[in-house]
Amino acid sequence: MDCRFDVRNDRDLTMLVDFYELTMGNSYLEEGVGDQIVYFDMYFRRVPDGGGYCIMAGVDQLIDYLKDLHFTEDDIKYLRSTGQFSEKFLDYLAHFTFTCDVWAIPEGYPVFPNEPLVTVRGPAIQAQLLETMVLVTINHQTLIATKANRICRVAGKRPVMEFGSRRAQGYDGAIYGARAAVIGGCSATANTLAGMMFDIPVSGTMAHSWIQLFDSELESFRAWANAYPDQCLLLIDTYNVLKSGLPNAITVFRELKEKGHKPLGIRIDSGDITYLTKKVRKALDEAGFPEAVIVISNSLDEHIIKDVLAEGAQINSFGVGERLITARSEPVFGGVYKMVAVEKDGKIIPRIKISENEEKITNPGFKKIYRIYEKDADKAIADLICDYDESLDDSRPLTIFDPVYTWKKKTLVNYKAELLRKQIFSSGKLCYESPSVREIQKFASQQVDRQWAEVLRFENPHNYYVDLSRKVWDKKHNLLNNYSEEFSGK
Ligand SMILES: Nc1ncnc2c1ncn2[C@@H]1O[C@H](COP(=O)(O)OP(=O)(O)OP(=O)(O)O)[C@@H](O)[C@H]1O
Ligand SMILES: O=P(O)(O)OC[C@H]1O[C@H](OP(=O)(O)OP(=O)(O)O)[C@H](O)[C@@H]1O
Ligand SMILES: O=C(O)c1cccnc1
Repeated sequence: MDCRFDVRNDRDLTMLVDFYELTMGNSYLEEGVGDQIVYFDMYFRRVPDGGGYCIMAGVDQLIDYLKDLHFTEDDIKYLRSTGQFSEKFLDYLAHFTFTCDVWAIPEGYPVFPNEPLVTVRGPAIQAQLLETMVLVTINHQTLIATKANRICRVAGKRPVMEFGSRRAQGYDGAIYGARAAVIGGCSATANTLAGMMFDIPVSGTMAHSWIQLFDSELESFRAWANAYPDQCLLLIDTYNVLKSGLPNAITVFRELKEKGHKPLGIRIDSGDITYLTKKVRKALDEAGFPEAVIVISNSLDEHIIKDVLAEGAQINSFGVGERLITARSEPVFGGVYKMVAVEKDGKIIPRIKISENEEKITNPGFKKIYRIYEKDADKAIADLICDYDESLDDSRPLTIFDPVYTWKKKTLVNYKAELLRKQIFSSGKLCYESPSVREIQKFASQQVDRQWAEVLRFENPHNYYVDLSRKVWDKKHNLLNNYSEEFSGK
């Protein structure tokens, strides 16, 4: 049953564009090139936190935006008031119909630098107009899904709850961050609106204020046990974990047990995690509550979780907030949106952006991506960016090479190749059905399992190969050589 509630299309984000996308649109129209078909690629250059891969997220919100692109009378009135646009352009916007083709890597896939996560093909005015929304949507959710995946990976089988809304960067940071966190592997979110919007599990414990409201901690625990006898999880660090919270929790757990209920456990939100959880585990076990869980929270991230688990901390699950929802260790996901081709007389002409900085040179042309797996192990070896009209025959040997250090090569024999991207819009019409967030989470976990351990490593992961087919490489170098010759005499 799809129980997603449609509370997301209640605002119009059409105007969430950088102003230059409109001024360029105005000028494209004036120059008579507004309808020229162009191609843009969205890609990123570096995995945050020195990681080996990112988790693709945000496609469903991009779809929501693209489905409903239209300019209202107020939008037109406002744009007219800036004095920057011709009436012809304003009229174009007033009658705007989205007609682009869009391809994207489905949410949940591990993705790597320099491969086009999204490609837009369409009239120059339209394709240009999408730059900001493609970037803000995919950059944000991919960043948070990636961070969540790091955190969940160190937590292993222990569930991680997303607790970050209060410290997120604004409402959307909280809502879509919660969605991305679940895609990355969080078991639940404390964000109730996100739960309602995306049909993702919501959960929570209690705040210190619950305990403070009562005259004694014991009284507050009893009241909670009364309200939630079968889900009684008590926060035990308001006054003193070992001398007050823990003994009071055990008293209340015994009372619950006598009444035939099974207490859930405790949460600790301060103090030395390793020391306290060992003591608490021992006391709960000795009191006859070996199944009572220990939940830990308080400025956690993958590094702290890894350290305390290595020290033998006794933890069943984690609540992780600020460092996850803000991707605090590296809060910028540097995805970019670059023009890669134009169409003239039905032919696709590659375009390139050149830079002294090699990593800033774009990969020209309209392309497709194959993910290549070692057949027996079912593990990914490389992504191969091919020209749109190439197809890989994975029954034949394939030599792939590093696009910069071209002498580094590999000849693959026992491999299989899968196309990575799906078309999500065809001539402006939606042609893709997004999976549910729960399905995406499961898919992400399966796809991460198809990566070699070297790529998953936290420190110095293996640099996953994102190579260019010979045809794409030749196209790129022909363009580079042409420009180099053009500039050599200057
Ligand atoms: N991008 C690539 N595509 C195909 N084969 C590659 C690529 N990079 C390296 N190789 C080949 O993989 C093998 C391992 O290469 P190498 O030992 O240089 O490590 P590496 O993968 O380049 O990474 P690093 O140098 O960071 O350890 C070599 O046979 C090399 O030629
Ligand atoms: O630390 P985070 O990873 O963001 O996890 C969420 C935090 O939010 C709550 O704290 P609260 O807002 O009550 O403030 P506190 O720091 O005083 O506990 C909760 O008790 C956690 O400590
Ligand atoms: O449910 C909780 O325990 C919770 C939720 C958000 C932030 N801190 C704690």
